[in-house]
Amino acid sequence: MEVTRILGIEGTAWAASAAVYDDTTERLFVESDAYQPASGGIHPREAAEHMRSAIPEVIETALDQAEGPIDAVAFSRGPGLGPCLRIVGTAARSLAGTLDVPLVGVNHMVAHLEIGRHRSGFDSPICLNASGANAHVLGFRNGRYRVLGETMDTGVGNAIDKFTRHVGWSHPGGPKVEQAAMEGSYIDLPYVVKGMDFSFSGIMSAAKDAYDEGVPVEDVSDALQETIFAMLTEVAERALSLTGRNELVLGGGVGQNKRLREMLQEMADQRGARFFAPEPELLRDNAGMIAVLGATMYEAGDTIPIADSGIDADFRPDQVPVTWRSETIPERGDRTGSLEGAEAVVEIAGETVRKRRRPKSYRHPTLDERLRRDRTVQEVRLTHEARTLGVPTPIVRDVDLAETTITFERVGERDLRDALSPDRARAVGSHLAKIHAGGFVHGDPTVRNVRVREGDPETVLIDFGLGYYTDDVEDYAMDLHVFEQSLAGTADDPESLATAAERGYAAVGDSAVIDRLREIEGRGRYQ
Ligand SMILES: C[C@@H](O)[C@H](NC(=O)OP(=O)(O)OC[C@H]1O[C@@H](n2cnc3c(N)ncnc32)[C@H](O)[C@@H]1O)C(=O)O
Ligand SMILES: [Fe+2]
Repeated sequence: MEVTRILGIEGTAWAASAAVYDDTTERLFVESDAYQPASGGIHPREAAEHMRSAIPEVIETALDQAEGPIDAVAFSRGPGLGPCLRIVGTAARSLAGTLDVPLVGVNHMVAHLEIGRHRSGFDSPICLNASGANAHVLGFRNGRYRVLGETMDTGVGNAIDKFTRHVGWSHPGGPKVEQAAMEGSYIDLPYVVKGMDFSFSGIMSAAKDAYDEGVPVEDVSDALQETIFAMLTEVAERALSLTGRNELVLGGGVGQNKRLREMLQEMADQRGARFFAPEPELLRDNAGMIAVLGATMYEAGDTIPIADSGIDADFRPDQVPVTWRSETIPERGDRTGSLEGAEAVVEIAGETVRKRRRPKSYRHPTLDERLRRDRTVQEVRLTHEARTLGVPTPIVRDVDLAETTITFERVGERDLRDALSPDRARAVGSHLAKIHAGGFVHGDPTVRNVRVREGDPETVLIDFGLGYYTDDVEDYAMDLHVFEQSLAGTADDPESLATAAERGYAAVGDSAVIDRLREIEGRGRYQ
């Protein structure tokens, strides 16, 4: 049997690491040397100095362990710190030249997720990457890892590390927060999930303020974990629900946190999904994941000529053509699935519909109650307010806040998904323009969240639970974008329907929103 033995090199930020993976025996040897800043966070130039001195040594140790010749050299091309990436890139190129073997350029984020897929044997999992400089949820579709949701500001580890720098703890802060949280009790901090995306900036400044005001650091640590990890778990659950998948893997350094793994496991158990997290050595930055993915890519013929092997500090996972996976996942269309499974249970009884937000046991009970209550209140308020703005919505018959249950008038005979037409798409465009003019967004206006009925007006918007007040053009454009994405996932001629929706929008709304929509579409993740 043919043996493939790959040398992997990692050095995007703090870990100078080299590994040898033998894919016949599945033996993996990893040697790492961590950079520890003397004070503060990671200094790019200091980190690069560390790479310069440590990379040759870890490579040598790894090569000493290789039982036989190396077939290819794989290295992290990005994302990461430019000065570090350049040193590792140079080392990889010169080694490939010396050994006279091909070079494999690996995306560090894809490596963080593929190692979980490799170790679990899962076929097509959703992946939550929780690392220092990143935080996103990905799913494979049509030859790429698509970003289903991601942070709107900093990476999750960096957010936590910023807090620990503020309180004077040494880098990295994640493990210290985990330790301190064991002695703490929960306090409320801002929880920000917008659709599938999330943000950490508000929670970080609130955490620093709480500490400055004398809240014990243990309590702030506990609250940080409970809040941030609940956000990640919620988005992971939503991704499972939307794509109809039932496997989840975790990647990245923050994945070493036990509380995060516990929440994800509990969420997965409750929906009958499978969850896998690799061992800590393979979660944090390491060359093992580079070597393992490098071997897979090498076998798929995915090597790069030296001349094209430049580094890319902003290399996004969805830029990578996935050459090593051929299976086609049944097209379900993102964002067209119901959120019922993720957020609430809906029962139809005669002419009324009862929607109940059930407790999520993975969340701290105080946070869980707050979220279910706030969203119930918000849904009632925005459903009503949209109607006063002239947008058809169901009448709210009853609200039971203790049970976080809303009883609505039953509206429409069908989902828009099953009754698409340009006129109806146009009507939805104008509905969205009207609510935006009223200062809020729907938050999840998919073809499943529009009901179609006989009569005039024909289209009724439902499910405002993810809506929020905002005056940001970006948020308005995202609303329209979510609608168009859901058209793309369900219609045979999505372009003409999207054009109709935009005409409907432009007739009532602000043309700056349409301009921003074009800009959003031009950004990588949405292609
Ligand atoms: C681009 C690349 O350089 C970057 N890698 C990276 O950030 O290293 P990684 O090993 O994946 O994650 C490090 C982060 O992981 C956090 N961390 C480590 N142990 C932790 C724990 N027990 N709880 C919470 N966070 C933890 C650290 O505080 C640090 O912020 C990335 O993947 O984003
Ligand atoms: Fe990483």
